[in-house]
Amino acid sequence: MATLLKHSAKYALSGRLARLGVHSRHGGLQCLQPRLLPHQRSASTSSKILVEMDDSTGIAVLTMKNPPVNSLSLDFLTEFSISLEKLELDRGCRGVILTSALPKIFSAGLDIMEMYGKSPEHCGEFWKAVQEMWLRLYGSSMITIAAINGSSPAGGCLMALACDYRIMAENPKYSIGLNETQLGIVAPFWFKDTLVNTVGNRAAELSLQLGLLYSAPDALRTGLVDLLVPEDKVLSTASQTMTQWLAIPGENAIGSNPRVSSS
Ligand SMILES: CCCCC/C=C\C/C=C\CCC/C=C/C(=O)SCCNC(=O)CCNC(=O)[C@H](O)C(C)(C)COP(=O)(O)OP(=O)(O)OC[C@H]1O[C@@H](n2cnc3c(N)ncnc32)[C@H](O)[C@@H]1OP(=O)(O)O
Repeated sequence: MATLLKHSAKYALSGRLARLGVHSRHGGLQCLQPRLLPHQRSASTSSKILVEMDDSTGIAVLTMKNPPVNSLSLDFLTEFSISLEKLELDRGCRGVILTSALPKIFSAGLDIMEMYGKSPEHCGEFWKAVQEMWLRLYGSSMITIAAINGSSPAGGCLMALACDYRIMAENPKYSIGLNETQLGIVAPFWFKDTLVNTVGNRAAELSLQLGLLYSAPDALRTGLVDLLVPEDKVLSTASQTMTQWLAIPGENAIGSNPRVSSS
């Protein structure tokens, strides 16, 4: 269902993404190298996002660098969506690893200052940017892996949930979850749907109603993340996992998902 929704988002909700989806980027078996060789790398950077592309593997690492906590401000979200759109347009790019440059934090979620004392126009623009981020990530035709190297509450958790696979640092101090209820807000339905599609109905009900933030081990038990690894192995494991996913021929890494074929 998650993948079905990904495709719905891609084909129904965004015309530009729908056009992009016509082209398969998952064709053919390839022997991919997990390590980036200097001469095969290209990097582009905006003030809040670093994108490093390895042309030999088709894997890009998108690193969030918006200190102090990678909060999702309007500027950040705009840069994020532009960066992802550029990768989507790059037919050589087949997989994106999303991670953080900041110690201890993946993303603190929506920037609280964007929602306080702002004009209705600004709030509308901000909210649209939040939705655009989710649509681009969840509807991406690339394989997306979240390399969660720190805490990730609320909107930060949504970002990770919108990826195909989640690898988290096994540091018990890090937490992740859609904890909006604890903040006095109700998580929007598409936050809820993204969570349900990942952990199932009952776990999502408990998680949302109680506004649970899970430690890394609890996040693994609940299915909120797929794998825990030592902190210094998060990125290399993401790279190896991506290589495995990209070795699946055709679009089968997406299309053979049992949740799709049973729908
Ligand atoms: C009017 C609405 C607009 C339209 C929208 C319409 C509808 C919206 C309806 C619903 C929206 C629901 C969806 C909401 C999703 C969200 O994501 S809401 C945001 C939730 N996030 C949080 O509450 C995170 C709070 N932060 C923390 O838990 C911690 O800061 C931490 C991320 C775990 C990091 O802890 P630590 O390392 O100890 O760092 P500090 O707490 O000291 O923080 C450092 C500085 O960073 C600032 N900060 C933290 N989080 C945010 C944030 N989310 N936005 C902006 N700024 C943040 C913090 O204030 C510190 O700043 P100073 O150093 O004090 O200046």
